[in-house]
Amino acid sequence: MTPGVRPLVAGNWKMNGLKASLAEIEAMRKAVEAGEAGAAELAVCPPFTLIAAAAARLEGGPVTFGGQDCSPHASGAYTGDTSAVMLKDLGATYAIVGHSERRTYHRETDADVRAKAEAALKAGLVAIVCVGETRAEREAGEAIAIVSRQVRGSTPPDGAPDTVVVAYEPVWAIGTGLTPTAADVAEVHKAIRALLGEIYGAGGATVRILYGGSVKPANAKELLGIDNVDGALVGGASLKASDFLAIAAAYR
Ligand SMILES: O=C(CO)COP(=O)(O)O
Repeated sequence: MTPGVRPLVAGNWKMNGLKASLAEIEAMRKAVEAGEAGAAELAVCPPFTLIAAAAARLEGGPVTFGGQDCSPHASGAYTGDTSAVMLKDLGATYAIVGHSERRTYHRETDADVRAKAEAALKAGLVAIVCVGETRAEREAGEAIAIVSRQVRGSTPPDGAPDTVVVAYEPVWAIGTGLTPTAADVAEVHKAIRALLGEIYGAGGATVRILYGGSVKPANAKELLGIDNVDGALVGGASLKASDFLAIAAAYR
């Protein structure tokens, strides 16, 4: 936790969720409105097909939402892409950019991710910039170097503390049930904090740095209590309101 920073627990549904899943989003809103969710901000990032319907269910309430990616362009002939402007038009707060699944399966580079983050900011969204090392990189002792390169290369230099979130997601911890030790998380988050100070000056002290990778109700309290961990980016456990809320309860 970082003093003075409101934590963010964000759910990344990835390519999961059909219309019936909107009931989970309604349940999240109800629980937060009933004061059952604790102090953190809750955000949900459903697949693009559900965002408009999710927006209608979340309108005027305390649960925020976003997209899992955005185009670096505002509009135009980019078949299949979705722009940050379009997300903003639906009332979104966030765009996740540079998730490792996009870096891997869509070969997104740091420069691509930065262009998307800049488009998000320009549209008035907050960019959640994802970084994280692979297992081989960690075993080679390169985790800090890789994450530092990604933070330097992917964050928008014109960002401000409230328009950028960094999510540290070790690739080997995503969907595997494995998590780094608390000491390893603390080391990486401390390094990211120092870099954010270099990039954003004093404002870097209050940029939210999330941890992601196999966050579950059972490990949330330990992971979210680590210095410089200001919330979580949750995959699988964000699909069910009960699990997601149990994770957010770490901040009660
Ligand atoms: O990639 C993630 C969130 O963006 C983490 O996914 P899991 O929580 O399913 O490990």
